[in-house]
Amino acid sequence: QDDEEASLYQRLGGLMSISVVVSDFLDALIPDPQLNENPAIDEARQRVPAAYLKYHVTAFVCEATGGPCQYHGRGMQESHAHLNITAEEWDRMVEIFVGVLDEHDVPERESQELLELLGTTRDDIVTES
Ligand code: HEM
Repeated sequence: QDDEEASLYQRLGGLMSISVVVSDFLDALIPDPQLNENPAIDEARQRVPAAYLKYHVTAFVCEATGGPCQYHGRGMQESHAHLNITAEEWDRMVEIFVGVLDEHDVPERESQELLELLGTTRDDIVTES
């Protein structure tokens, strides 16, 4: 229907695009030296398989953007509390995310909406000031 807005999920190109962007995002995030200065993050990234994180984050983004997936992982607070993530580490993560969106030529409007969505999880994830 012309008068029905396409969901963010649809405008991003669906699961095929989202899974690739998430995969590239985690490939850049996981080895990042600045984030791994935090010993709790470094411990977790060595213990938790990248494929597992890619699966869960893809399902999370798919559902949150209006796609057909159902996220069955743990809540954001529960899965990040032990990582002691600081505001600076959050900002570094956003910087990496924006870089990946740019690489994939995600349009301005869709990038903004994704960043807003990301922002809604910040209070649950950042625990150190
Ligand atoms: C600086 C920011 C972030 C860092 C360093 C980070 C790192 C991690 C790490 C290391 C884990 C595995 C934890 C463990 O099992 O011990 C994890 C889990 C997870 N993260 Fe993040 N994360 C960040 C932000 C985010 C954001 C913004 C989202 C989603 C919008 C997200 C989604 C997830 C999901 C879905 C899981 C899996 C939950 C589960 O195991 O059930 N993360 N993250």
